[in-house]
Amino acid sequence: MEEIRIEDNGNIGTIDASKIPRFAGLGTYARLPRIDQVKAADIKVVGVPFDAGVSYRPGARFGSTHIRESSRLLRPYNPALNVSPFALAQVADAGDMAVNPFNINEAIETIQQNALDLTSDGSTLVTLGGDHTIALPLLRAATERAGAPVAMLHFDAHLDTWDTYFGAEYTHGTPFRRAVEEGILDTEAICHVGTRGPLYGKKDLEDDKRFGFGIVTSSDVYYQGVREIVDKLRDRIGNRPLYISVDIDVLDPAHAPGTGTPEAGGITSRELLEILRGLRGMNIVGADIVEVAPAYDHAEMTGVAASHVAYDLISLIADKHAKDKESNA
Ligand SMILES: N=C(N)NCCCC(=O)O
Ligand SMILES: [Zn+2]
Ligand SMILES: [Zn+2]
Repeated sequence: MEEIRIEDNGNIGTIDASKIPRFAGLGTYARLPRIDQVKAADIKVVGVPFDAGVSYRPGARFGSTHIRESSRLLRPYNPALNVSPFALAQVADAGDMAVNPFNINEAIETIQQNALDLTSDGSTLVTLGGDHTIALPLLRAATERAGAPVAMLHFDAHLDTWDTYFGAEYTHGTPFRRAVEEGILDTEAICHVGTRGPLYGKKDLEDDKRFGFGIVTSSDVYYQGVREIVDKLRDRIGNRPLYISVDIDVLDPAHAPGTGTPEAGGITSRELLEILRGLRGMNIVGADIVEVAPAYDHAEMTGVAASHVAYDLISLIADKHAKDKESNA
């Protein structure tokens, strides 16, 4: 079947939903072109179907496919930011990384190498997980490309700065402790957002603080509101190269039931999207959306939330890309 696509500003966009029903055909993210269908891409969406690092419910290996399937209804214009992301930048779907499901260390190496290969042309990655283990190799690659440790905003119910599980160092609860130990984060500018739920002990918070993390809890979002929080985050991070990691369990299970370690009392998808939109103009060098586990999802609720998070992140990156291009011209 021929793919009839929207082309805008010289960029190849989504399949035209007024010509080909959005529920027809093979699914890429937002029905964007595959990487081999474009000459070059400014932003690449890539899947990492890996969940060998989980401590509770498995299934995030199916997350990338589920987010793509849940992204068929996305449209080309983002009114919240007044941008048409797929016209401002060439966005393409780079498919999934082929990652060893039986060997975590090898998987981490593969993800890091694939992320470096995909960004060798200067493009920016938006990665669909997978469990949170994958953030470590993605951060390593982002730091290597940025040429310096990156700032990070980490949206999550959990700190993910624990040390080990059953003696294992590389798990979905430990990526950011490893990242600090490896010196790949700019510890002047790292913050968790949406944190909540029971911990193993007070020491978890003491360790986390010692590593340099700021914390905006889920309750802070409720009591302080989105605007105040956005101001604080922007102040803390400024124009540093910024990596954004979104664990979908940052959302309340009412908004995102399809995840492996759900915690009550989370933020809403509206709050998450509004905080992200508040980051407009910041120097985002990479992003991931992880921990979508479709087996526990209903009616694509979690998939839709994740696909919209990716859409707003792509909108921010595309907007910045277009402005940088304009000011360099
Ligand atoms: N990264 C996510 N989603 N969860 C970490 C939970 C670690 C634990 O079982 O304590
Ligand atoms: Zn989490
Ligand atoms: Zn996490």
